[in-house]
Amino acid sequence: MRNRNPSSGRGLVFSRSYFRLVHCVLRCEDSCLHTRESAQLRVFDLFWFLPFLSKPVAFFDTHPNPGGLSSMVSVDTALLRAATSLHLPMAVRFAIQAVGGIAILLYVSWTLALVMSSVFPVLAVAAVVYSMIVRKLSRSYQTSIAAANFYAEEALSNVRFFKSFCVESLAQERCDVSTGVSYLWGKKMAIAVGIFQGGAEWLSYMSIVLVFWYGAKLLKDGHLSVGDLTSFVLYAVLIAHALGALSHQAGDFMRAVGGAEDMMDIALAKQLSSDSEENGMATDVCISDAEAGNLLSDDRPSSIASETSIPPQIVLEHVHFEYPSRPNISVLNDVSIEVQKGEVVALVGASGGGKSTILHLLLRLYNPSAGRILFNGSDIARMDEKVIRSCIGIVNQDSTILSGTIADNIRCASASNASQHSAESIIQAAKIAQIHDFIISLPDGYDTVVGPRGVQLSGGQKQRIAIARLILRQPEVILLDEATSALDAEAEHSFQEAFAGVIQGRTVIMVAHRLATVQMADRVIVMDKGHIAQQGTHESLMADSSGIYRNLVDKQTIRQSARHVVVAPPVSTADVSITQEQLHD
Ligand SMILES: Nc1ncnc2c1ncn2[C@@H]1O[C@H](COP(=O)(O)OP(=O)(O)OP(=O)(O)O)[C@@H](O)[C@H]1O
Repeated sequence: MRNRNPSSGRGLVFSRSYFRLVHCVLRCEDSCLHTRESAQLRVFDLFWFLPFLSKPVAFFDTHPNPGGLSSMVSVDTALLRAATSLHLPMAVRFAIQAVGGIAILLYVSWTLALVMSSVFPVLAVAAVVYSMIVRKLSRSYQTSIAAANFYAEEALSNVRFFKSFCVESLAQERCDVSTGVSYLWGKKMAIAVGIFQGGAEWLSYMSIVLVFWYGAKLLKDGHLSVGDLTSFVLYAVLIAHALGALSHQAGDFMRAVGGAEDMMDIALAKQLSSDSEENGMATDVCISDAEAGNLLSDDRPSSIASETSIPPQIVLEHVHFEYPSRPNISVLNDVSIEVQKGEVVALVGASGGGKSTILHLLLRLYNPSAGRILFNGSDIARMDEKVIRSCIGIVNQDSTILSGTIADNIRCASASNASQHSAESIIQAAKIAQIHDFIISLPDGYDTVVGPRGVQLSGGQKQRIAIARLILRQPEVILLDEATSALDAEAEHSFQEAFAGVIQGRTVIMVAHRLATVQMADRVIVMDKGHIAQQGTHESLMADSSGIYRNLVDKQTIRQSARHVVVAPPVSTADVSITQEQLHD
């Protein structure tokens, strides 16, 4: 046992070095914090968000809480950022403080230091148990927060619906339930955190009590001087403080890691789940350069001319399909379709018959469970999905509109060269889509902000903007999913005349319920419960008096005529629409 002379000044020298070390760590941390955080922000945004975007559509279909994903990205990213930029450096700082302090204590009096350290194993075991518990609790807590955020977001973004039906209480109830669940998890976590951190601090300060007790004994026996005991107690207080703070930071770090575990699982998961690899397919482009050139023309004219590169022939060969979220329900059953280069094909039939699903498969949002889809003879399952998608333009049923201006929305579908589109080409596309007059009637014209999901536009205006977007993109393949369903009959008729020039020489597949749209097609395919019931030209299908198509048109014509007798003057057959209920009849 070492008996230190207080006048030797060794304790003082150690104190200075020790405090200098701590000071350096603190300064380094402060000066680096800003730069480090901004760098981490960028890394996090890229690292965490991109893996989500690269997930196949099936991932979102089958995720247990798809609505909570956006909340997960924002909340969990913030948690991880705090864990690595705040809690981890602080924990390292306090650990250095504690280790440095203990080293000095060992030098001053190793027996007293050992007595003081006797509480450390208990603290370590408690920390391990706590970290296991808090990780689980934090994961559940974050999941419940994501659900609560989702319901709040849903209520706020559908405020018109809840108000129209006077069911604000329903929105309130859903939010209350989800926030109630997160409150319960939060409470459990607060209790765990409180017990551990309170206990850890108590143990740390108990070690000082032990120092006083054993130090007094050593002093009395003459093994320790008053000076050494005094400096020992000072260090012991510092170490106790460092250990208490370390337990706080370690706890917060584990909580953050636990809370972000769901997101880390997704982000770090091997990209096996990407479209191609999921199906054991090559990600490289397996079509020849010539074929790729046909599919992806880089040298597209800058104006909206009708000239295009050669459109592909599209073949579906005995295609079977079930959605990943409902693997036991067959949606497409042995579907074989051949669409020639430049042909316009309409898909009609009852709701839920699988028409939109065919478009999803052509875009490779999903892969067929059996059968093949060929573009110019090449199996698209062996092609890079980006190559396929880049030659396709689609207008969906919901006419997706992003926040931003009208011009942004028209040019956004050509991400790689969006900035290259001249104002003239955007205006020309808008004119063909017959939305130009409306746009220039607005005070800000093409710079008009449309609000989230285009809430400041009518359904028809959204559809026309989506069509202008497609026109600007100039794809070789055009997919239309009830693209003009929100237009009135007269507007649709005049639009079709203008649009006829755009689809000229492109391969077009359109899902249509309106007869006016169907009549634009060279060929009509009638879908019924996931298989092809009939196909042919409008005239040939009408000639089959017992066929589904003739039946649909007859029923529609009779019903429409009956309606006209009562409410309106007759209109041409071209303006008659096949409604969902009629198709079901
Ligand atoms: N993501 C999905 N997950 C599971 N099932 C789906 C999904 N999307 C569609 N379905 C189901 O697949 C079937 C075919 O849907 P699809 O949208 O292709 O029909 P549709 O013929 O286009 O109908 P509509 O004319 O009403 O648009 C439907 O029974 C539908 O419920």
